[in-house]
Amino acid sequence: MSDEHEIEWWDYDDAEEMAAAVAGDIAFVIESAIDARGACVIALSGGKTPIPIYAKLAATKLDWKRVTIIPTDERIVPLGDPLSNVTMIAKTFLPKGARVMPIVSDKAADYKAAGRSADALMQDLHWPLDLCLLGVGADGHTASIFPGADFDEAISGPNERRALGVMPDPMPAEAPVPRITLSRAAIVSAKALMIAVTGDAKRKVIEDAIKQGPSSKYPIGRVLADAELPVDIHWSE
Ligand SMILES: O=C1O[C@H](COP(=O)(O)O)[C@@H](O)[C@H](O)[C@H]1O
Repeated sequence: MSDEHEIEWWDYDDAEEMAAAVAGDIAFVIESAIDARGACVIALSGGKTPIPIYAKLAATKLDWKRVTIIPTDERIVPLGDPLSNVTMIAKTFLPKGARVMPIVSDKAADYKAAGRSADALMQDLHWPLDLCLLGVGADGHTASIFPGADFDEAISGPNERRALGVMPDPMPAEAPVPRITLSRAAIVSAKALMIAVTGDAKRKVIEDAIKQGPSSKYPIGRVLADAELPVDIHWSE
């Protein structure tokens, strides 16, 4: 998406207000997908920012048994580890009856094999995703698309490659481990694409990334540059 007006910013006074709005939007997508085909598949971001959103969403009355949730990306750590994105998501949505899919295989020999195994898992899902909610790091990464040896594959790999292993370089300080991420192609094919972020620093990174367009130095800029549908960016202090 080179055209800035297809990106809409939604500003809120605080994270609680943002959480209620984003949870409402996600619930609408879930209900619409269930009405249309009896099921829904969504990808939810990990990290800390979306935790209040998920609390509000889980409190919404929906036919959760028809909902499959995958993480947009995962840190390669055992299930239950404090860094595990799917563990955070599962804590909130498993009790509601949703199907929450871990994407890291404990049998994979290395991060690349873990990525291939996650990609194979993805084949069993209904595509495109009904919704992908992205987060953005202060360094401009989104999902787990980071600078490093795997960047080109994540951004420009074949459209059929939905997930892959990534070794960030440099390693992010808050979770310095190899990752699995949805590819750019899998993300931008989603029927609804949303971003939820907090703080001035991340806002500036995203604004710069949008200005830079397809040659952005930021992973989020590269993803947004390829989005075909309008993207909603939800932001609060
Ligand atoms: O490492 C990750 O970081 C981003 C941003 O996380 P936040 O804690 O700054 O909100 C997140 O979207 C991604 O899923 C996660 O693996």
